[in-house]
Amino acid sequence: MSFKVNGEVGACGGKLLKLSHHSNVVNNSMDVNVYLPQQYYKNSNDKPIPVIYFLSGLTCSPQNASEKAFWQLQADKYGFAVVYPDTSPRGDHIPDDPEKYWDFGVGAGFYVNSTQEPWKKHYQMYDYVHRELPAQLNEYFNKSGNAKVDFLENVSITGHSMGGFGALSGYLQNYGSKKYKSCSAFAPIVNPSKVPWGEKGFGNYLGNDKSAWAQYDPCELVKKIPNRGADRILIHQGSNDGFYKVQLKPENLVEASKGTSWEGKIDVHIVDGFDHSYYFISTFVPEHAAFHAKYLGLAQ
Ligand SMILES: N[C@@H](CCC(=O)N[C@@H](CSC=O)C(=O)NCC(=O)O)C(=O)O
Repeated sequence: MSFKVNGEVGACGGKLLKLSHHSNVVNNSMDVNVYLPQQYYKNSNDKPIPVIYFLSGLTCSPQNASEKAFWQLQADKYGFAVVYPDTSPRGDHIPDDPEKYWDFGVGAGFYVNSTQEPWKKHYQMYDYVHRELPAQLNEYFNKSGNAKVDFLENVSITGHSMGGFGALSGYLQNYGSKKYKSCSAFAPIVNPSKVPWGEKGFGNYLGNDKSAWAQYDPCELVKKIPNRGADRILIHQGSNDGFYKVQLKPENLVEASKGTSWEGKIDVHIVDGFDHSYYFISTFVPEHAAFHAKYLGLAQ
């Protein structure tokens, strides 16, 4: 599998690579950005560099978070790489929201595998971000056989809004196989089955059978998947976020966890005065980086 390098930008002590590649699961070319920290270029690591996957929100391309979340400083501090996947396939041939609204279709793949026409040929974003992309990155970057970046095993996941949903859902669905060491989220959609963005996305991509929705909904997943004992999930939510009360509802996840092995292990911080933007995300990225660094063996 091969990646095309469309750009290589010096950032902090490392480099942001702007890549594209062919995805077999979404049947399309996909853009993805990868930040390789200073440790990669200094060859100073005896172990492969761990990876944090950042899943972006509605309307985003890989550029939004690369430019505005400021993960790079943290990546250099601890020594992890950051992967920024796209939020959907793109192109004139990709079916889009008939209403041409930004909360569904192109830029809004919701990180699920669609089962419905006309979406299912291309909107297979669950398999793309959790399976195919890591495997292709691993093959491409480690082809010499001497693995320098660990895209497959020592990895964590986070995301914003729709991407926060994608991170929580992917983490919990893969919890049994220990795919991700840790999960955090910024203003995530935690209960997509019960909010307008999720109802529209899931209804179109997954159809009307709500049991298909439940397999992705973090509020359903926490009831089914037992916590191993000490794992915690970190969430920040701005109090001035216009989407907080209608679309995001982080309290629903805390409520759903009550009486389960996740009770008391989902830390939702409502932070005063912050909105839904990348000003909010970038403020709390250092806290999320420190959280993941512990799970990835990069900090005490
Ligand atoms: N373009 C829309 C606003 C859409 C929006 O706020 N998108 C958020 C994610 S929302 C949940 O998934 C986002 O991250 N936007 C990109 C950015 O760089 O801020 C509008 O016009 O209102």
